[in-house]
Amino acid sequence: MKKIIIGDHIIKSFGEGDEKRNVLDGVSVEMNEGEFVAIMGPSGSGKSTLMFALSGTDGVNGGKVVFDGRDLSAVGENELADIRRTKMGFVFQQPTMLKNLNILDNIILPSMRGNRKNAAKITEKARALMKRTGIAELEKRNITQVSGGQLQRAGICRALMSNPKIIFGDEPTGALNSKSAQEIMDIFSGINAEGTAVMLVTHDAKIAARTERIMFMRDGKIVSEMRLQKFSGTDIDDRMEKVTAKMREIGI
Ligand SMILES: Nc1ncnc2c1ncn2[C@@H]1O[C@H](COP(=O)(O)OP(=O)(O)OP(=O)(O)O)[C@@H](O)[C@H]1O
Repeated sequence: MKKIIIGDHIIKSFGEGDEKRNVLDGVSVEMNEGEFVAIMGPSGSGKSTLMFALSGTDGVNGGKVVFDGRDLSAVGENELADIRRTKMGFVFQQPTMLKNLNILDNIILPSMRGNRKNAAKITEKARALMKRTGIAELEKRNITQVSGGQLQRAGICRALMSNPKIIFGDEPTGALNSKSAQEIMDIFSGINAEGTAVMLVTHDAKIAARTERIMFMRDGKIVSEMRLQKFSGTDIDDRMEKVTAKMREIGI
């Protein structure tokens, strides 16, 4: 199976002198193309920092990250920006969107930069994604006129516009109620079933239980890992129980 990400003994430190601390302390992680993984761990264990390192959002102080066959520390700034724009999609807890643009325009904005001649195609693609994520009728709404779950769907549409090889989600369901969160996970499951890799940072065992591999972090290290069968859509309670049992076992 081809690897989309290889993180090799990654070190990331913050602070200077006596204050210097390795927030990622020699983390090695691999992810296959099309895989669906979650990263769990206590607050401050380094989950977001790891995701930022693996996505080239932040540089590392030691070790290396190979993304889709390219060593991210060896590519120039422009190429890194290109890789991130064309091969990666990002979804955060709260999508950052412009208040003066409607939902559709927010979704298409990043794709339109330097690409206005393809405006019709870009808009058509955005509409198809909005339909697929259940927000087709909201295109003219302002971002303050939709629910948190609807806004997150728009964020996912925006992340999917470039047909990325991977979606990175940092607590993408963290601001949603349980029902909306599971609906967002239905969307991620659908995206993943079509071959896009998905990596999520989450505190929520019910979210992680829908992935196929969970990495558990503590103090800047991956301390354990568990694999699950592909989610069939029915056995969420059993899966969640397995995840929480594992968390108890490793003391997270
Ligand atoms: N830019 C920064 N400068 C200094 N310290 C930082 C910086 N970013 C993160 N840290 C520290 O690194 C540690 C790991 O942070 P990170 O955000 O990766 O944790 P996390 O596991 O994602 O936590 P949470 O679940 O609370 O989001 C924390 O102690 C945090 O304070």
